[in-house]
Amino acid sequence: MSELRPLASSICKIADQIDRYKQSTYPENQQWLEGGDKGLEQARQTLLGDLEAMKKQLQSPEEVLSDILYFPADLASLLIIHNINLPQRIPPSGSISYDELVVSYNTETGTCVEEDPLRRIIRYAITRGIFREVKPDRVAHSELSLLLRGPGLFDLLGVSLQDLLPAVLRLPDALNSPRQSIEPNETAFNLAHGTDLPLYRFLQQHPERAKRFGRAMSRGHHVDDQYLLEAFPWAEYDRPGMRVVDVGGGHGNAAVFLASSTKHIHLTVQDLGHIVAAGKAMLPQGLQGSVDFTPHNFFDEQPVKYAGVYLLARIMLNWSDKYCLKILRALVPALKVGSKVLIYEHVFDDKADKPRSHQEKW
Ligand SMILES: C[S@@+](CC[C@H](N)C(=O)[O-])C[C@H]1O[C@@H](n2cnc3c(N)ncnc32)[C@H](O)[C@@H]1O
Repeated sequence: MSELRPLASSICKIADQIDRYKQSTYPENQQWLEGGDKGLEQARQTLLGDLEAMKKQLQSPEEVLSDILYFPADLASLLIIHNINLPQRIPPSGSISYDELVVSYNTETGTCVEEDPLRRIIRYAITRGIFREVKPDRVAHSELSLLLRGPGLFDLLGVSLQDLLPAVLRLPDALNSPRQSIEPNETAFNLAHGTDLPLYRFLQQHPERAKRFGRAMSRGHHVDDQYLLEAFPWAEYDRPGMRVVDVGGGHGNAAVFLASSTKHIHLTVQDLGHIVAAGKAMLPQGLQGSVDFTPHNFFDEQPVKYAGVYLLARIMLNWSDKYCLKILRALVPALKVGSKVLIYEHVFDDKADKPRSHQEKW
């Protein structure tokens, strides 16, 4: 029996519900829905799940695999887009010809990139929704490419391509190494970047990369922070005098979000010195009274005693068990009865029995 029709009617029902919500709540030209109220978000996730299920029933196994296996083509066009900083070269509104693009790039960099391969690379990106061709020879921004024009997502692209991808390519070597090390300076990242320093110490030696990494992490996490808010009963802790320590809190992204979503909670963000300095400089006005920044190495004893909550958000993922234990042990002298240690991480189910939707994966 076909399972398409029940899926199709579920899709239509939810689509109607979302349309009604959009008409009543959203500005006319706003297409995206992410970040709406809880009911809408649930409907959106169900619809995305149904659409994935529908797609799976319609695609042949070969088609599914092709989608996955052609990733080098995506990667190639993203690499070029990043290398020549294409999003910045296209006006935010209006368009530019391929010819003008190439001339301005070559003049600025002293290179001799040719128009034809560049045009083909951009046209490939257009098939993925990045950029638009407005006339046969003129390119303009799409909704997606416009996002890459600002900081944050362009930084995330840079981190993915220049910091992480080289490490991913050396992962087989790291896995095949006879030493099978669990040390943070004997990883695929170290092989790829020719350094003996662990990732975060390496970044510390490369301040521009460290800043880019910080901006990329802040932008990449904004969706997750909503889950952080829902995953813990913050309301019960939202009382005068409540202190939350955000251990390894980066630029204070999660802390700023929590401080803006609660009334009384005071947050202390701890991280390496250069990171907290950057976070402090970025703290939005009006939150100075609720968020402070202190340098602290999380392998050293926790200096803030008897806080209500010690938050470890996306920290453990960087360390082997040996070091995760060290991080936890360093907290012990600071704990009082009732202190919570909140570990917030992306985790896989024990059972990977079926493909997951985006929300389920993260
Ligand atoms: C993946 S980021 C997570 C940042 C933040 N908690 C969040 O969720 O956005 C890991 C953080 O750990 C910090 N870190 C790495 N080693 C550290 C150490 N020894 N002591 C304190 N922070 C450290 C890094 O600087 C970085 O900000």
